Amino acid sequence: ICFVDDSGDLKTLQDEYRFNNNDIQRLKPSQFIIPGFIDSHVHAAQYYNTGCSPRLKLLDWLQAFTFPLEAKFSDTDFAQAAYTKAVMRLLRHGTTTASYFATIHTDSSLKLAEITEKLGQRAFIGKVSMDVNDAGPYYVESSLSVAVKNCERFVNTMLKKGNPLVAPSITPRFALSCTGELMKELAVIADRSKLNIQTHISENREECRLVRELYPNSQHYTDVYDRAGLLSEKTVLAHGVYLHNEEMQTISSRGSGISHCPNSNMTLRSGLCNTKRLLQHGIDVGLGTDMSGGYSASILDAIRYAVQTSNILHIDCDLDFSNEDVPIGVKDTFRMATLGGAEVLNIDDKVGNFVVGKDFDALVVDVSCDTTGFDVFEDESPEDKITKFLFLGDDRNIQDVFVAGRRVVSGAKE
Ligand SMILES: O=c1[nH]c(=O)c2nc[nH]c2[nH]1
Ligand SMILES: [Zn+2]
Repeated sequence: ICFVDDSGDLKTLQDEYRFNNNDIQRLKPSQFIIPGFIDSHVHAAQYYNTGCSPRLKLLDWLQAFTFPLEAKFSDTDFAQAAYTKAVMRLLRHGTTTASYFATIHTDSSLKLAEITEKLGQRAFIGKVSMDVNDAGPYYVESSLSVAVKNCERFVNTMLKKGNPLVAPSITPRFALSCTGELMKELAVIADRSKLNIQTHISENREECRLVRELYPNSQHYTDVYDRAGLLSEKTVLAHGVYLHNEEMQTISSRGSGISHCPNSNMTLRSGLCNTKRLLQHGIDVGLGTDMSGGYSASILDAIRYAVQTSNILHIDCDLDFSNEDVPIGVKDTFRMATLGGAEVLNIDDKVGNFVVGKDFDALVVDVSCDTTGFDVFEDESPEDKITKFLFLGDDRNIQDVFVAGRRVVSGAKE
């Protein structure tokens, strides 16, 4: 982004910033641009299962549906086809940056990186690390040392590519699928190259109970990761539904962020995350589709579910709107979907809003395109139109998608 200027005098701007007439894209009155969406927690492999709605809770769902699917990604041809569909779908929904979990397989995780590079999406790619899996012994790395070697090969290959848009993220699946030793080794790898880290935390009551049982010497779930050295300002913790105040204080003091995944939290009946409390503790909050725990690949869906989650949490409150304790609204969740996600992923110096010097990751939205699913009226303000798009719009309204100034999706008719 070279300049932001609302001057109507095109000639002066052209003289000052030296651009040609051919470079100008004029927006229609029904169009506007917004920052690209950031999905701070998404499982690329699980796209295959989106919408299957298994009606199971987290741990049973992992065992019955998710581990069997992820195991298929040992086949790189299968991975190539499935990942291509996933990345194309996310781009079509306006996700300009995604923090992906892949699977435990190094080569197919590298394929996911290649696909995001080719299709032009900004991405963090996580080869999943797991050296424990009592629920699916066919889907686990064979030992601690193999898990560490796999992670190192993945990271080294990614770093050698040196792509400014696609980076590795260290990805211990969660405390129940990694030994304490593996988590410590992974923290060292992350620290060595100052990499992002992503994992799940405190998503489901049964999971929290098992973590307490498995780590009796830790004060709480957050402490398990903290003791392993996994909490940095580049750490993304997905869910965080059942965090206690002390845990939120620790997360805040380490500068780690939470990826709020409201569709997944409801679909797997995990719980309702109180994002207001997270924000009040000074924690960065972004949004995640968490597909296929969440059934939708669209961050617009996460924007809506995040509003509704907060509404549900406030249903029983005696609401007094002079009181501070009002639910979060669509402006808050739109921020989570853009700048909040950038903060969580530690790339807010590069993307998240339109500030000179940042990369142009943006969506051109048209609220009156041919196939739109809602109506706007003449007397409605720009803010009304944006709000309607956030609540009622979909990929049909997303005309163009830009990542770092490159148009990666063009929905415009010839
Ligand atoms: O929503 C989730 N999806 C997963 O794949 C997973 N693995 C551990 N915990 C998880 N939670
Ligand atoms: Zn997840």
